[in-house]
Amino acid sequence: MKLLIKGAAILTMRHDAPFTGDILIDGSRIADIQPAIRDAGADEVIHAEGMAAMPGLINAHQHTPMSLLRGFSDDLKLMDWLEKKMFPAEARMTPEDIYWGAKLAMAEMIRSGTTAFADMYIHMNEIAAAVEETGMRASLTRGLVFTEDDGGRRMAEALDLIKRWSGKAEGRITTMLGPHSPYTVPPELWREVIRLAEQEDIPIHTHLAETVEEVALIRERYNQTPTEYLYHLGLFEKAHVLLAHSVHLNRRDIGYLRGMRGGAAHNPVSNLKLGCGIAPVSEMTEQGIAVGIGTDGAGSAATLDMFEEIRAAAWLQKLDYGDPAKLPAMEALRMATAGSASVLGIADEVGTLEAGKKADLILIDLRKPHLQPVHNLPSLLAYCAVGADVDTTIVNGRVLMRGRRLLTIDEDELLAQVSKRARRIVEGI
Ligand SMILES: N[C@@H](CCSC[C@H]1O[C@@H](n2cnc3c(=O)[nH]cnc32)[C@H](O)[C@@H]1O)C(=O)O
Ligand SMILES: [Zn+2]
Repeated sequence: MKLLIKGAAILTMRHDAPFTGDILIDGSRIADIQPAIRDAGADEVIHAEGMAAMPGLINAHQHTPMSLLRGFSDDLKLMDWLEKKMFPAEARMTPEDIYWGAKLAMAEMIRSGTTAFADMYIHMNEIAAAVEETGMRASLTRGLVFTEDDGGRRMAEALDLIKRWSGKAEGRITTMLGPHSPYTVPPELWREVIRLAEQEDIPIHTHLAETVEEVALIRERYNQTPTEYLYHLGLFEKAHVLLAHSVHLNRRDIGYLRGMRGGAAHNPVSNLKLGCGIAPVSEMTEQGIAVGIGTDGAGSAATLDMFEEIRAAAWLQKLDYGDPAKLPAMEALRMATAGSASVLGIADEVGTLEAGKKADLILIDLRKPHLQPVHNLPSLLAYCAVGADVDTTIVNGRVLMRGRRLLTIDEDELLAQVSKRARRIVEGI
């Protein structure tokens, strides 16, 4: 199957300058990108004049089924929100709830131009099945909270996910191990997970230094910063690591991360909304540490719109430094694409538009008052566009949304399932 996209304003993210041209997709990969591709023998042509083409956005940190908990308990401190609201609600979720919650998140992501995401949650078989059906790309992790002895059940589920789903769904699914955080996993279990990750070469997805309360707690328990603590456990030396949040890192902490495989997933809207702080993303990138962008679950963030997240990331750095030159448009867009791809460990395959890479890309309709005139395409995409401007979403060469119509998800059925289930889950909490 050959698909030809014609006449788009293309931002490859490999080069800074956009150009008008064509993209030829052959099967799951980009076959060619040129100002004009002639006689490609395409089975299908998308006329994209007036649209921008860019790599699909990659949401580097998510808890997809938490979309069922959107708006249920806002304006609380993180620890209260987690322990009093989220954990009890999660304990009530059935595998079917998880499936529909994950699908709700995927519908929203496809609609707002996200093509891949990193997910940490429970009942991962159901999430994997939803990924297989919706056609998205995902890095899946069974979150491991070890606050009680569960006889090894969580760990067994984590390993089962990896064995069963790694490389599946035409290679769209990858997996990681998910020790939840420095404060929910005791040191002996951290050591066990790190040993396993090193032995089997499995990446690790965790939360790091999200709040000042976490920093105080780890100081009290281990007399270290959260980053120092994980560093001394050998984490950054022994595994590829995805570090969600990474807000409270001092200069020494950043030094511990230098040379790490993986990187940080910046979640600016969630950090703003929970009042957590501003992650030192400019300092991390200056030290050569990869930084991607994520939304976190819709329970703590509000939406899964990565365009809002890109904007928030840029604005926070400018505000933090009192300098509008910090995190310019192109760098913010790169963070949400190639940066996230590095953090997920899939940068060889996605994150830029290049011949030979997987065809994960989006078309954004620029023929709108808030996206005209086109003086500077990166500026428009980083500072003016919203998810609803995405016209077409393509993953692995397959069109998942065209003309804002979802092609792999029955939205009527989805919304009916969601409202019924969401009400039951939160009743009385
Ligand atoms: N509680 C589960 C395992 C954890 S899955 C991942 C967890 O991350 C939680 N989570 C979501 N957002 C955040 C955040 O911003 N910081 C810390 N944890 C979060 C989420 O509520 C979920 O419980 C069990 O009993 O096995
Ligand atoms: Zn999270």
